[in-house]
Amino acid sequence: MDLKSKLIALIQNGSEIEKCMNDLNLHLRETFQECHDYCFKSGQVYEDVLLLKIDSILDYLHDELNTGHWSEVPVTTRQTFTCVSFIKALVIVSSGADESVRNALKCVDLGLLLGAPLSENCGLMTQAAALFSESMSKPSSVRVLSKRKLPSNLGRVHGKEVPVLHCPSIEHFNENHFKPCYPAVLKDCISHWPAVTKWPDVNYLLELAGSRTVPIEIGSHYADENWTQKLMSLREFIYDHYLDSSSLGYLAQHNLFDQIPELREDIRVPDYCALAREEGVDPDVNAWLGPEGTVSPLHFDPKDNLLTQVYGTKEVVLFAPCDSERLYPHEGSLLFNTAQVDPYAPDLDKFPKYRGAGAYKCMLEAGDMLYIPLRWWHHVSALEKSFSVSFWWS
Ligand SMILES: O=C(O)CCC(=O)C(=O)O
Ligand SMILES: [Fe+2]
Repeated sequence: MDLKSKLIALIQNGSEIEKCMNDLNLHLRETFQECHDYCFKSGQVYEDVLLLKIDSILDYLHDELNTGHWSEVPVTTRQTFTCVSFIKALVIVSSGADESVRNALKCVDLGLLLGAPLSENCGLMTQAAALFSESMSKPSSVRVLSKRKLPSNLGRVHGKEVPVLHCPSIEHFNENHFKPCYPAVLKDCISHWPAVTKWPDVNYLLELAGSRTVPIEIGSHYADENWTQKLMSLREFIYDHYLDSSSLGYLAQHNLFDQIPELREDIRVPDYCALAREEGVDPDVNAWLGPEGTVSPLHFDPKDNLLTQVYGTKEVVLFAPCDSERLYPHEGSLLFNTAQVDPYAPDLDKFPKYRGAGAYKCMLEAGDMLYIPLRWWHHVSALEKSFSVSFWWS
C-alpha cells in the first residue's frame, strides 16, 4: 500500500471530516470540498493550486484560533483545523514532491499542536505522524560531548532544606505533605520507568522523534523582554540549543506525550496522583527538556505538581503561598503568577518586604521527584542537561 492509501485507511468515519466543513463559511466550504474530493476521488488538479487554497483555509482558522483567550476557542474550530491539516498532509503526500513526507509530518504536527482530537477519529493525527516518521530515513548518531555541570548557587539563598523521603507510602505522603500542602523531595520512585534508561541517550529521542515539530522557548527565561517562542523540529532544537548550550533554548511545559504517544509508554503516572482535593482528574503531563542553564523564574501554578527528574540536576527555591505579598507578583493579568523578586539576588531597596519571606530549597537529582503543593512559588534552574516530566493534578 502506498502512503496515501495508508493514510486514508486510518480514517474510521469519513463523515466526521465532512461535518467539520460546516464550521467554515460558504466560500471556504466550497474550497475545502474541492480539496476533499481531490483526496478521496482523485482528479486532474494541480496540487500547488490546491495547497494555496488549503493554506487560505488554515490562515482563516489560525485567525479564529488566535482571537480571544485560548481556552475560549470552540473545540469545533480546533477540530476543523485538525481536519484541514490532515487533508493538507494528504495533498502533500500525493504530490510526491521532494521532502513531501517531512512537510506532511510538519503539517500533521501543527494540527496536533493547535487542533483538537476528533471525536470518532481520535487517533488520526498521532497515527498519521507515526506513519510518516516510520517512512523517513533514520539519522546517524551523535555523541554528547559537553557534560558540563554548572556550580550550584543555592548557598546564596537563606532558607530551610525541603525534607527528603525515600519512596514514602501514599498514607504518609497524604498526611504529612499532600493534605497540609508541604513540599518534599521523593527519592527512588521512578527506577521502574523505561525513560530512566532510554532517555539519557539523546539518539533515542532523535530516532524516535527527531523530525517532529515542537515549541521551543528562546531566551534566558519567560519573563525576560527578549524571550520568544519558536516552532522547530526536535532535531534542530537538539543540535542548535541542547548540544550547543551557548544559545539558550528550552522545550518547556509541552505535552509531548499526547503528541508522541510512544514516549508516554516510557513513563508512569505516580501513584500519589490518585490523591485528590476535589474530584480526581487525569494529571496534565508536561515535558521539560533543556541544556544546562535554563531558568524558570519564581512563579506559582494552580495545581499540585510532582516535578520528576528523569536525568540531570536542577536546583529549586520555594516559598509558601502566605509569602506572596513579600515576593511582589507582577501587576497585570499576564504575569500575575510570576514574582518580580529574584531570590538569588533580591533588590531589597526595591522589594523590602522580601526580608520577611521564608525560602525552602532543594537539589533535584536524576531519579528524584519534587512535590510542589498548589500555589507554592518555585524557581527552577538546571545545572546540567536535563529532562523533567511534571504531573499537575489536584
Ligand atoms: O523545570 C522547570 O524549569 C520548571 C517546572 C515548573 O515550573 C513546573 O513543573 O510547574
Ligand atoms: Fe511551575
